[in-house]
Amino acid sequence: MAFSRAAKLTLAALLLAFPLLSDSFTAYQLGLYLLYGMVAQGIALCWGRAGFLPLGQALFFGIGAYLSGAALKADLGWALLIPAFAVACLVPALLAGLVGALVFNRQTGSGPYFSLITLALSMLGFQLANSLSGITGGFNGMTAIPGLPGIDTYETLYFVIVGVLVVSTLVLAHVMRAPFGQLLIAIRENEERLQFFGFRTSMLKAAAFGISGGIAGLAGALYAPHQGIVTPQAVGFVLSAELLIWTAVGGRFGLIGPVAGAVLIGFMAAGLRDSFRYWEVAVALVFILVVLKMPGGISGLFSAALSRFGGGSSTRHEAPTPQLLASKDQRAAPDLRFDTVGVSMGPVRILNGLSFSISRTGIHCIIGPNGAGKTSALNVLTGRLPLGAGEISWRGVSLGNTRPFIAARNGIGRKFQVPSIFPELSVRQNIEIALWANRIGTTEMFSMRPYGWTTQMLGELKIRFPFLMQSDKMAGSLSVGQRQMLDFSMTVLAEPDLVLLDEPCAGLSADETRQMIEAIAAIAGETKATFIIIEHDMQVVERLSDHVLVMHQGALLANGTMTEIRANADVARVYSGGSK
Ligand SMILES: Nc1ncnc2c1ncn2[C@@H]1O[C@H](COP(=O)(O)OP(=O)(O)OP(=O)(O)O)[C@@H](O)[C@H]1O
Repeated sequence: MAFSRAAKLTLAALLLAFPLLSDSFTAYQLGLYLLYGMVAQGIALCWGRAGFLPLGQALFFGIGAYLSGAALKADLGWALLIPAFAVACLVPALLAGLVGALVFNRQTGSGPYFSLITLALSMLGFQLANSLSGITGGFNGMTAIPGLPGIDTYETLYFVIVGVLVVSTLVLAHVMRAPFGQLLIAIRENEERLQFFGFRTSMLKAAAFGISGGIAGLAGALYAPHQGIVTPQAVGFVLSAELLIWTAVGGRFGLIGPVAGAVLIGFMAAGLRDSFRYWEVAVALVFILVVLKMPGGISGLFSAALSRFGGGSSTRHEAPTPQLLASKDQRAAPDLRFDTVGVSMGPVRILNGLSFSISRTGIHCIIGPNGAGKTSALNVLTGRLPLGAGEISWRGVSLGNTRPFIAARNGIGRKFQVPSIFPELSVRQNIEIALWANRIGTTEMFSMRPYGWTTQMLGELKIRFPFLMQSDKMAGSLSVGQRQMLDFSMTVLAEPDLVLLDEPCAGLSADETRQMIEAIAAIAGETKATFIIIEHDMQVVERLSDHVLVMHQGALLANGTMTEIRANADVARVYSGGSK
């Protein structure tokens, strides 16, 4: 959620002045809710920003709490306590990052698989905390944890918590504003498209989860001296579920909302607990109401601009050259080979011994009747369909059973039949992501500089497709034709060496089709990339193709120039409804 700078400073000032405006016990309570709010901010990074739901976040909070509790009980003094706190933050961060990497690498989607594993881990953590009584104190918990040296738990610890919250909020705000945060939204919006730009999305999600685990560990590290006791409940499912509720109610799309949710429900529960027997029912009802009626939570009510953030560097500079898995010489020589490729889905044979090779740049059109296997050929080339038999190689590299991000890193770019963009991001943000493809490094993902990247081709595309200059327009509000053009522009802006376009003129008006044909011809001429275009419209094929491949029933029927194809009797028979 977009709060103004003045509103944020006022909030920080109010938090600091709170003990003066209230009594020290209420400030002490608020300190606890702020710690929970920190954990909820991490959940918002994963859930609201990247779209995957961690169900067991208390695990990382509890680990941080136990580690810091043990360090405090060992009476280490500040010199050793600070590294111990760093460990209490790093261990949960690494554990979360590792879990994320393992789970997301196996299962690309962000669905229930990941959520259920995090839930199971939290339950496992609860069992371990109960049974490892020699370390954790078991069911009774780790007790008699002293406060931070020289800091009074009821008077001054509150200010430490506010300071840590402000710093962690600033760090998270930077992470969200930086390209990394924009890529997380892109994952939420269209993860597969991002992979076709060469991003290993499983690692981006694992990194986000790692950051959220570290923040939870840090909050846990302060929870131990704040409470003086850490019980298995601190790692358990009940707290994990409460953290989710606070995040949802406060607002999962920003950083202030989750803290507000934790504080509001925390005080509400504290007030109702003694006077109203069914207070948990009240909290559950609020949660249901928010989920059904206010997806942006309470903070979402104050601003509709949930996804407007960051970016927009005013100084433009040339984007670096894409870093592909190929040498300069290899990049200059296209060499695509399909050798008796077979793909089946159950009893359905989709590709049936497809063989062809392309070793010249230029525009190669694939034509064929519906269901011939044209899209499937591109799918198996880019790792979207599993290779059943045969061999596929690109510049000598075997691409059998590849993954989309690896195909992209090998210089293969793809535009889908149905335009595939990031609808909740603006036109500018969509273009930025395409410009980052194969160019942005890990450290650059956390700097603002890549927002200023531009290329000569972008300038040309803006002249050809003027709507690209409406940079703040949401991509989801573009017409079908404009989406096709945006998708095409994004594909070529990544500067792949092999450009795969699946029916780029589908859904375009006659005028738009002309614009698209001219753009493809111009870009193909300038970039020296190899274009493979699937097309049904013979006028488009006639205008663009240097070479035509005809597919029928999952195999190659013919190939040659358009004139040769027109004269081919087999092709004529297939197109007139017969079979070869
Ligand atoms: N994942 C899949 N599972 C099952 N069948 C599939 C799958 N993908 C494609 N097919 C089937 O394989 C055949 C070829 O489909 P494909 O989309 O490649 O054809 P196409 O030549 O691109 O057709 P069109 O021109 O209509 O887009 C179709 O019968 C399709 O239903």
